[in-house]
Amino acid sequence: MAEHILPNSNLRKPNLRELMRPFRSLVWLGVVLGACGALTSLIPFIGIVELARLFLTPDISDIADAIIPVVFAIVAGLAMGWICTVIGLWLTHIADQRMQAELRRALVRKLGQVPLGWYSEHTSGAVRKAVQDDLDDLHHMVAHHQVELAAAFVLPLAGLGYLSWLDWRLALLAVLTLPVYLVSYAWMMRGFGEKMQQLDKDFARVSAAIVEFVHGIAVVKVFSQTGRAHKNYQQAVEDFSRRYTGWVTPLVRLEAVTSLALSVPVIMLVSLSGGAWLVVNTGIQPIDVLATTLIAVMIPQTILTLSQGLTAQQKAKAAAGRIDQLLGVAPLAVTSEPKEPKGAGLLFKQVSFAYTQDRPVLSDINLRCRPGSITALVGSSGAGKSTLAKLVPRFYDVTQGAVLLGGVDVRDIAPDNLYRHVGFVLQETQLLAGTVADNLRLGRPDASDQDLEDAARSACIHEHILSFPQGYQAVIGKDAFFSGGEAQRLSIARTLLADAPVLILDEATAHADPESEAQIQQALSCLVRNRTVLVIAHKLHTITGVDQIAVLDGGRLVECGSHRQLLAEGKHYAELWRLYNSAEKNEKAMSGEAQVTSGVSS
Ligand SMILES: Nc1ncnc2c1ncn2[C@@H]1O[C@H](COP(=O)(O)OP(=O)(O)OP(=O)(O)O)[C@@H](O)[C@H]1O
Repeated sequence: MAEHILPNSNLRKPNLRELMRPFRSLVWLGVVLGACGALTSLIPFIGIVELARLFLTPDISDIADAIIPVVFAIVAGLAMGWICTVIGLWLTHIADQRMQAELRRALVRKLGQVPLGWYSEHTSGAVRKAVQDDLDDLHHMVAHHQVELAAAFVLPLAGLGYLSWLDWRLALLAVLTLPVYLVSYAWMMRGFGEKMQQLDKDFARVSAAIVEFVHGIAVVKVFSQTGRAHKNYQQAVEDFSRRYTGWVTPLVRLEAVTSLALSVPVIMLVSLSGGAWLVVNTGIQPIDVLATTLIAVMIPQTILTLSQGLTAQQKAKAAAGRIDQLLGVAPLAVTSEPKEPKGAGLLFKQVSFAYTQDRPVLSDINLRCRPGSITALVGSSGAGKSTLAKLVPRFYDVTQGAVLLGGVDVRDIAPDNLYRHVGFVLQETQLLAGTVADNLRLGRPDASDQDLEDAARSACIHEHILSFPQGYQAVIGKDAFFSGGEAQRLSIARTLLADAPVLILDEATAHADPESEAQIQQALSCLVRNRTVLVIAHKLHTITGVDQIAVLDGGRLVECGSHRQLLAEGKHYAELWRLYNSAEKNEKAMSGEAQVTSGVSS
């Protein structure tokens, strides 16, 4: 790779922690206010104890004068506690919203920068999950968890501090049932993270089974396999619910025991009976036992709030991991000194490539495609044809060697410029939501209506477009419908308009019937004129006239020449040709047989 290739500008690999940094002070302020709120909410409890103390004091001359400041302190404590908590949560929610907006921008930026090959490996569902669902899951982590955590520590600690100030034995009494809860809780939480991950995976299987069912519904019905598809879904649901039940049942039992340990009557019973013993045996004031009981009842509430948020917090952590992973995907490297290709010739120079380090897919490929020539890539399935073609528009970058376009390494051409030079027509045609005209103009937004019509005529799709009442303004999927072959011709018209000098064709007629294939071939013959074309071919009869045929086998270029030359050599290509023709013959014989059978039956 050239020295000056840089990761895309402003593309330091951001991570979640780094993106959260600007909002951290806001979160901290929220946490401090949350802690203050928790601290001040202790005041009413202390006030109630002091009120009780006043009522029980026999020699107060004016009780009203004495209780007014205490009542005032209780009300002020309540109000302050509420205000601090609300403002604290308001700040963390603001931080969350700002961070989400920033993260969304960063993720969308990242999606625009990852190599195109990344999209071949990730489903749209996975991308949507990262950009939408995972961001939603982060909400608890930023907006709630830390405030709740602060309150769960501050309030019990302050309460215990107050009780210790009264008498250390009271503090001990207040937390007497807590160890039961903590030990059971620690037991419940063993392996919680892994179990959640497993449940996540099981749930993903349920989702995949639904998607498979919906996507394949036509095939499933045609083959009367609705029952089987239902069975897959049911199996996934049953596995999920079995695992969930197995995990959750002991937890529910344990939770019942622990909730009992923290329930108000049990805590009051322990505090009051322990308190009574202390009053009798140590001389502690009965009123201080009231303080213990109030604080002891209050402590579990904060802990329960925290534990109830634990699942949300675990989900948020998993989501944060996935977001971090997406943010960490290496962007397509771009050059700081872009060069302009000179011409439309292609050269693969000692090209090697591997998707994973341990398994080379292409090895030392040397292939020249002269400007304006057509090169067909042939070879058995898995030989590496698509991978080699994808190196030209940089779906992936070579591991070794270089791909040169117009004498310039494709990595030295600015990506936008590269896409202007290299067009591709893939087997799976993608039509976007919008009008026919919008779809055609994708490659050239300023194309005139006449340009659109010329391209559509050349691609043999003009007549079909005119069959819609709205013509070129028909909305695809609403007013306009295209069969596979028609969509293929529309995408050829779109590529014609884009007018890229180099074309990658991934067997555009692979799934077409003979009539449609003839029309696509006609459209293609227009498209390939005066362009450098690299075509991945499976139907060998369509490429007998091309300038050169490159034969790949096991990731190596084993032969290159014209159809005649390669047949004369009698090696790999000759064998492929023989196999192809006998397969074609068999297919024809079978379809002939089918026609005869249908003739007889009618
Ligand atoms: N995204 C990927 N990650 C890992 N391996 C891959 C990936 N895409 C393809 N491969 C592997 O690389 C090898 C070459 O695949 P490629 O699709 O280039 O072959 P092909 O000759 O085009 O095959 P076909 O004619 O069946 O389309 C295969 O072994 C394939 O399993």
